[in-house]
Amino acid sequence: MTTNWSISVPGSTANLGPGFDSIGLALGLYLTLDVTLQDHWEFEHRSEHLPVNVKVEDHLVYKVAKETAERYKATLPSCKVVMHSELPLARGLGSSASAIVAGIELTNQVCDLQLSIEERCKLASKMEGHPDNAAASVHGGLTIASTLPNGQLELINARDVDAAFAVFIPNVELKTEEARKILPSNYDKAYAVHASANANMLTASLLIKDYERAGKFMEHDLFHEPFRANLIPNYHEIRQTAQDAGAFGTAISGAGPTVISLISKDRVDAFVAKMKPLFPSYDIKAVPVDIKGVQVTKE
Ligand SMILES: Nc1ncnc2c1ncn2[C@@H]1O[C@H](COP(=O)(O)OP(=O)(O)OP(=O)(O)O)[C@@H](O)[C@H]1O
Ligand SMILES: N[C@@H](CCO)C(=O)O
Repeated sequence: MTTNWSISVPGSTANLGPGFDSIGLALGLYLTLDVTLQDHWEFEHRSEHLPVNVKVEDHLVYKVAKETAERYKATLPSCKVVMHSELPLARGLGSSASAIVAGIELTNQVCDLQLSIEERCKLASKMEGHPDNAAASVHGGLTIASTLPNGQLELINARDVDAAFAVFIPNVELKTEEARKILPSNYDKAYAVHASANANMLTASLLIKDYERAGKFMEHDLFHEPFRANLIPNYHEIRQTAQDAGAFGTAISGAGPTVISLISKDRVDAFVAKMKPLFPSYDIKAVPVDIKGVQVTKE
């Protein structure tokens, strides 16, 4: 019988500008969990990018695992969970969504629930509150999702993204909760129609791989970026400098404060080399698109 599982979950970027709470893209930066059955719960964090001094009962992975077991009327056995993360916390790279996806997968494996990918995605999106980061972490690639009035999550998953991305990660945190509080609760009709049209053009451009046009619409969000710009250090400077250096477009990654540029694959390394000395306090790197989503290996 299997008693060891290794769970790997990609981080993600959400929105890509106007795809607010709907578009996600899985990135090749990972949260990994090595799970072993034992007689009590224990979390061991082997990375600086994980919360410190968290009691088991307050640990997001444990809370999600327990809630998942309760939902499917399963008994969750005690586990030792060794965690590594390449996803800095509260930076807009989907750390909490990856932890939610990992917690669901942990229970799926140790309780042998055999949940379908659709069920895991729906549950993760519900727990996260929106289906952008969570859907990308489950499926990999580009995800475009929305919920029908009956609660059904509908999703389109495109894995053949033929462009590159570079992230500018600042050395400051921004809690998603804070970055959501600042948004208006209502939008004027004409404004909302324009915002929605921009999102449609972003989505269509991504799906037909017209990345130059996708980049233009990444920079024309009306749903959240105008209200969050002041929370993002060097927002305008990075966008302009990135554009001058050949990026198709630059947007806030999720709720920020990281920003992400879309650029052609053949230019991304030179782009990163050019940006590093201009924004020395940032961790700037090319990040591959993950196309596998959550993965499990058993021993
Ligand atoms: N890898 C993780 N393991 C355990 N808990 C996590 C992990 N990532 C995030 N959390 C918890 O989730 C909560 C929200 O985290 P955080 O602020 O990083 O997420 P977020 O605001 O959704 O941002 P982002 O999506 O940018 O990572 C915090 O309580 C944090 O401790
Ligand atoms: N779509 C979300 C992503 C962060 O969870 C937002 O922009 O607030």
